[in-house]
Amino acid sequence: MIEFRAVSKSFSGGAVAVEEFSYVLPSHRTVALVGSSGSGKTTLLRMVNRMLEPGSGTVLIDGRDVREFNKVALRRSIGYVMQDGGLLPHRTVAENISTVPVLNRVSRKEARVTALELLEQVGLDLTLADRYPAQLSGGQRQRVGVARALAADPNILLMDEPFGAVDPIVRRELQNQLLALQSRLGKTMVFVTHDIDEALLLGDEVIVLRSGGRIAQVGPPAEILAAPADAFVRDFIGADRPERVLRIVETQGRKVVLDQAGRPAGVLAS
Ligand SMILES: Nc1ncnc2c1ncn2[C@@H]1O[C@H](COP(=O)(O)OP(=O)(O)OP(=O)(O)O)[C@@H](O)[C@H]1O
Repeated sequence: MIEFRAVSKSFSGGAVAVEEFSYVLPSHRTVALVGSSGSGKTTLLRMVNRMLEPGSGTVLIDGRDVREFNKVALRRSIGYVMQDGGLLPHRTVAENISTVPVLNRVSRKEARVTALELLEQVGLDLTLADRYPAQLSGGQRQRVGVARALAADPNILLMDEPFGAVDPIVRRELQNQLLALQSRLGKTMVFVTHDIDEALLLGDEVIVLRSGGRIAQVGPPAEILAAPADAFVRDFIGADRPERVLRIVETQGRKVVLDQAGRPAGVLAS
């Protein structure tokens, strides 16, 4: 469980990036933080693993203030995937995936075995293990980024626009694979995106942010789609857009959620 308690953060010379953000993110679930550019998503994410410290307020993991943890140990214990994959260019794929385990004193041999297993889990061919990041496609790099984040078997996975830089078809593949992976692994995942469809697809809960990290609405995807809190959310989700990942139809007095292929994904509680 990750808890934000009245967290604020300003940067010198800038506006307030996050203002009094409070929310409890449940364990073993995916929470998607969605908002337009500059709404404070990355700032919130980075306060979880102490890449940034709040100006005021507290971030807690399982009830413990993150400031009580050793910063380096905390960062290593949390998986983090960045938009560009964040791979080290002069290390091979297997070495990149093994980085944190080796820092944690796992033997190189053992770390390589785990790296190969992870390559398989993220759907990559094992022959890629000894390539360098520049020899991979964008989508492959992102998969390696996910494998690397999983290498130390973290409970928490922070994902910052991980699929932002790949084309829509590959992006969809990566999203589906992440869904499959998450249904097996059940990590506590925070997924940052500015793409509402991605947030609705991946999030068990979606937090729609206005600027300053202020919460416009929070809830399961179907609820946000069915009842946008206000004009801002309505506009953000493109409520009137015909083609979207999830949509709602009324049938026999019930509100049924359909996925993109028109298959029922659930019924809304009335
Ligand atoms: N290191 C920094 N120094 C100064 N201002 C910053 C810094 N980092 C972020 N900001 C500002 O804080 C605000 C929130 O930024 P943040 O990166 O958290 O937003 P975001 O929602 O993740 O945006 P994006 O989708 O563009 O990544 C923005 O106004 C940004 O310019």
